[in-house]
Amino acid sequence: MSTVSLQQIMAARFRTSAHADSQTKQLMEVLGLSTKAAVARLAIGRSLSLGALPVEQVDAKGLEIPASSIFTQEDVAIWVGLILTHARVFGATAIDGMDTFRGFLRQHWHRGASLLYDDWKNSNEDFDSFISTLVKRRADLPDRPVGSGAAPRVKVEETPPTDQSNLLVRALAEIGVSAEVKGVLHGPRLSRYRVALRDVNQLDKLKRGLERLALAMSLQQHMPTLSAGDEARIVMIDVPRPRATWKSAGKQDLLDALKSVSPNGDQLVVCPGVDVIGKPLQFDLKSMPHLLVGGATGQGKSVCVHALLVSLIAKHSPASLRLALFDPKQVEFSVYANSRFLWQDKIAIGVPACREMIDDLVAEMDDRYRRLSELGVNNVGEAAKKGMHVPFIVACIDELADLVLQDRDIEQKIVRLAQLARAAGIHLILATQRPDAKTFSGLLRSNIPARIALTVQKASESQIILDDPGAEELLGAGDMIVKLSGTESSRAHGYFLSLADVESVVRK
Ligand SMILES: Nc1ncnc2c1ncn2[C@@H]1O[C@H](COP(=O)(O)OP(=O)(O)OP(=O)(O)O)[C@@H](O)[C@H]1O
Repeated sequence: MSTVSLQQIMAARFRTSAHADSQTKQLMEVLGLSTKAAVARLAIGRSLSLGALPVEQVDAKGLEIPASSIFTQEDVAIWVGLILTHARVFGATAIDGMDTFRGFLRQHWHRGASLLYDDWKNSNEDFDSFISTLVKRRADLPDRPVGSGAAPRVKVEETPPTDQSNLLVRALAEIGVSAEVKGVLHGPRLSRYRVALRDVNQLDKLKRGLERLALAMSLQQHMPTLSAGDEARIVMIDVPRPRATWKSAGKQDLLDALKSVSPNGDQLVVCPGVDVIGKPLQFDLKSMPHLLVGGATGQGKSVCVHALLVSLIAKHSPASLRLALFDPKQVEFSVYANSRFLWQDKIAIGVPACREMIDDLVAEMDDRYRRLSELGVNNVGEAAKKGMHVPFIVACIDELADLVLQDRDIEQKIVRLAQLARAAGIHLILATQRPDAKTFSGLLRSNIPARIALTVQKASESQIILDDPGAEELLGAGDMIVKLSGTESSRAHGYFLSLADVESVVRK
């Protein structure tokens, strides 16, 4: 840190992530604080009391605030000392300049805001109990001696889920539905109650009353969902639980889910997550044949895309699969740099490079079509029987909007790929954080039948992604609705992969 002085830090401005920015604003209101900086100090302090920062990408899309409102001349040296010491004890990289300092501060703010927000939720949004949680918490100070071994993982305390059957029955009675709970199954984020209705004629009342049911159960803005049961008069009610009780499926769960899939097969099996009761969800991208992943910023789209790509890499070799990665925002795919799976051995970074790679992909498709017709076959599967072996190409575009809004010509080429590329063994995964008719036009929509929606802000955005509302009521953090052609849509929770997890599979 020798190259940066306290004066430079005080003259700088800092940003947190978009996600932490919105949590900071909410915490400001809750705590009656007048500046974001006051929450930032609490959040950074909260994070500094814990061990290693998670290896995750934290964007810098929050609003910028000056250092002079976070720190004062009197305490800046203490804060900087704490941040440097934390980085020295737990950081994988050293703080060697202003950029890395900014990165560490951003990550502490991001993690701390999220933990404070969880504290608020776990205090049932009650001001007094929230404050007493903050006051009473014993700092979980790092117990690792300076300079020893690998960074410890942050211990996430999981609260076991509680059975809310009695509350549910009372809440049902309040909306005029008389019922009995026959069983409960706690999934990763929701608890599934098997409920017997005394009178089937009350089903419509229950369907109409879900919002009031949420209110009666104090679920805040999160809605329970209803599905058909396995017997007469039985319905399933999935009730969202507080975040402290969630269990995330991770890399090992993803790899376990893929165990039944044969390697280098004639399939492109991808696993986005687990369903409401924790069962792995998987599908063959080859038969979809293209997929859109949409959701508001910070809701888990990138993590989801990584899970899809990791699924593919785990079951293929570079001889059977190549990834054409398009990164117009220049941030998302660096972990795949130098991977043997890259199509053309590079990632297309920035709009001009993406434009060029789209052209190359269209040329590759046309070339494959020419070779198919020479062999007198219709697709690469049949061609393989006649000795023409080509790898699948999965083209993944990180931010569709950044490409199509820049250049309508690119959109036409993507549409052409979506219409024709399947037979040539080329499949698309398109991601967008701006689900609207301008970026995901009717023509493109009709050719991208598989959809994954992460949390969005408005029902109209859910409608664009899924052709249905619902994604506006998801829980964030990788919560998703998966809609595949010809099947009912299903709720799932994404695998939570760190960049280190992704890297360990990519480097195989
Ligand atoms: N499956 C998951 N389980 C738990 N938390 C998750 C999961 N997926 C994402 N998150 C949380 O949400 C944060 C944002 O995820 P991610 O970076 O994938 O969002 P994004 O939608 O791609 O954001 P952006 O559009 O800004 O790039 C992560 O840092 C993590 O804290």
